[in-house]
Amino acid sequence: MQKHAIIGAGAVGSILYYLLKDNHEIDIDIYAKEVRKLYITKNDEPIETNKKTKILPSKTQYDTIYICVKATATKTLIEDVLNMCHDHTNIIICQNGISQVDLFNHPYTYHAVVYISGQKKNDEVVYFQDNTLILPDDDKLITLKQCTDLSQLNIVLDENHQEKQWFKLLVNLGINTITALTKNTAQVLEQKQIESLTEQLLAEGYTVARHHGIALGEETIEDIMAIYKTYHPLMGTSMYYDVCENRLTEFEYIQGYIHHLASSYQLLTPILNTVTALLAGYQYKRK
Ligand SMILES: NC(=O)C1=CN([C@@H]2O[C@H](COP(=O)(O)OP(=O)(O)OC[C@H]3O[C@@H](n4cnc5c(N)ncnc54)[C@H](OP(=O)(O)O)[C@@H]3O)[C@@H](O)[C@H]2O)C=CC1
Ligand SMILES: CC(C)(CO)C(=O)C(=O)O
Repeated sequence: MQKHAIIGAGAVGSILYYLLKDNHEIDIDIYAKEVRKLYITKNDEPIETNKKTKILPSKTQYDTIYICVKATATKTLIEDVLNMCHDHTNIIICQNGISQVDLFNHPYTYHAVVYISGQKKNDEVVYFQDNTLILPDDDKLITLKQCTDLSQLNIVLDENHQEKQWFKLLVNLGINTITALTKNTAQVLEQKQIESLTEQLLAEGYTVARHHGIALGEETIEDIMAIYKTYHPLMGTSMYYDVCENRLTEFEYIQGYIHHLASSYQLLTPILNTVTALLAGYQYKRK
């Protein structure tokens, strides 16, 4: 029996629990800021979990720990997470944006490229779509993959993990920026002006990636625009939910990071500069 911990019972953490829960080879604890019951819905139907969250700190040690808090909250958890590790624990950081693996002084720490879509509103999580985590093709992760293959969670071990990470960074650069700044859901791409703006923003992000030595294929922008077409028109993004709830966003880990690289390579990225400034302005002096 494997022991897994999910830290953060928000959208991704709760959905991860739901995807793993039917595998009886895994014993799962899920940690939130307070003790409460998980409440998840999919297609307007409630999913009965009967699962109660736990709170940190914990003295239990786990074989796998999934970190599902926002990138902005990672630093506050490092000590608690390391205290829950044994020598062979896998720490899987399930976040968007630049990898925070280096924050953890633990050899088996990995950044997962997350293809799961959901929203936490009050204490309810709505599960929209997708069930995949992409991890590096590392022998250490084979047991985890085999064990999760018996569940609804799809773990892919990919030898081009860095490219996959950048591809997802660009996915988020496009749709998270546009939905957050328009305060509209994926349907906003139906508007031609917005579609064209998104393509131009992606083109700038693609240029930055290429300058940074990331071998993304020539069809990247087309492929990303095709992914957006699979989104339900009323689906938002994690950044859209953040601005709708007046919360701080993860822009420093997504747009801010790409913008920083663009500046360091002295690239002309007018749209990226504008959206990054607007997102920085959104949270200026906001708590
Ligand atoms: N939502 C989505 O569709 C997707 C999100 N992602 C990425 O996944 C990551 C998680 O996002 P998401 O699930 O949307 O975020 P949420 O805000 O829905 O969930 C984060 C959860 O972490 C909890 N949390 C924060 N600090 C602690 C702590 N110290 N102890 C326990 N729990 C804590 C928060 O509690 P509280 O609610 O009380 O603040 C919240 O429930 C982000 O990097 C995001 O970009 C990636 C793909 C899709
Ligand atoms: C765009 C999406 C839903 C892709 O999984 C995402 O990563 C997010 O909401 O931040």
